[in-house]
Amino acid sequence: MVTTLRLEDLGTRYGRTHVVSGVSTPVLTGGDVIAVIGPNAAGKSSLFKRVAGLAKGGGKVHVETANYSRNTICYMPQDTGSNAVLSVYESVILAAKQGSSLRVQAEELARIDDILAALRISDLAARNLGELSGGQRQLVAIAQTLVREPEILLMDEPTSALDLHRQMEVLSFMRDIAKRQKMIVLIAIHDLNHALQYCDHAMAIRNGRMVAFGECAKVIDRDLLRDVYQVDGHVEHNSLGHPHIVLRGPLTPGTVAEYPAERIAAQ
Ligand SMILES: Nc1ncnc2c1ncn2[C@@H]1O[C@H](COP(=O)(O)OP(=O)(O)OP(=O)(O)O)[C@@H](O)[C@H]1O
Repeated sequence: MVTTLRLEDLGTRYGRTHVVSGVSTPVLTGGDVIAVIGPNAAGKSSLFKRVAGLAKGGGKVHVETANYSRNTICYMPQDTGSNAVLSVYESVILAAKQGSSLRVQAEELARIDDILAALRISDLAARNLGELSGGQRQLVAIAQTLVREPEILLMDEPTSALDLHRQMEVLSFMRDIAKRQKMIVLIAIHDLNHALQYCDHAMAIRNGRMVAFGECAKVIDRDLLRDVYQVDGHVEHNSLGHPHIVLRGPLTPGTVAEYPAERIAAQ
């Protein structure tokens, strides 16, 4: 059975301030990679926390899966705190064993080795977490999330600390693994060109509301750049035939029209 996810009228708040409201999606299916885009403070992380059950709020998260467990939905936070006392390998084993017996099977070690190798961080296995660079820590956090074998993975800016080569490598790896393991992967991401290149769908959030959902190339356009990101730009096809954003500059805040209501209604 292929896992599905559907959000219905989802919301969350901090105190009395609603930071996410009325987010509803079509049915998302295993294998789908969805870019969750929008400006700073739009509500992307808060939405992820609500979906993962880490924040309370209205609405429903509908999940269909053959085997619901505590690892069905995994959230990889933006700031991955690290326990400096552990080695990389120990921290990944602990992540894999979350909520289950601490006895480690040979096949689990093999799986951990495979994931470290795929992320090209096997050489870090014996190093202490406290002595890693920011990018290395981010790669370890990705490994810690993947060893739990989630069916629905919510990744909060997973490539923000990585160099260009690593960003592309990780996004391409996530895309492959989503397709192979029929995992639903939602990635909060600020690089819209990477969203266009690696994601199937895009969900645009502004002021806590979903203002667009659809194929990346349909959602990420001049209107979205202007009304959601407040920048002047458009999408061209580059020499490789891929859609690519060309930016002229930021627009003056307050001069921008609302994102067209008919587009929101059409989602
Ligand atoms: N723990 C908290 N207590 C109170 N307000 C919070 C808390 N966490 C987030 N917020 C507020 O909720 C709103 C949405 O924040 P959120 O982190 O979800 O945005 P985001 O889209 O992920 O932003 P960014 O792209 O900057 O990471 C912001 O106004 C933020 O200040």
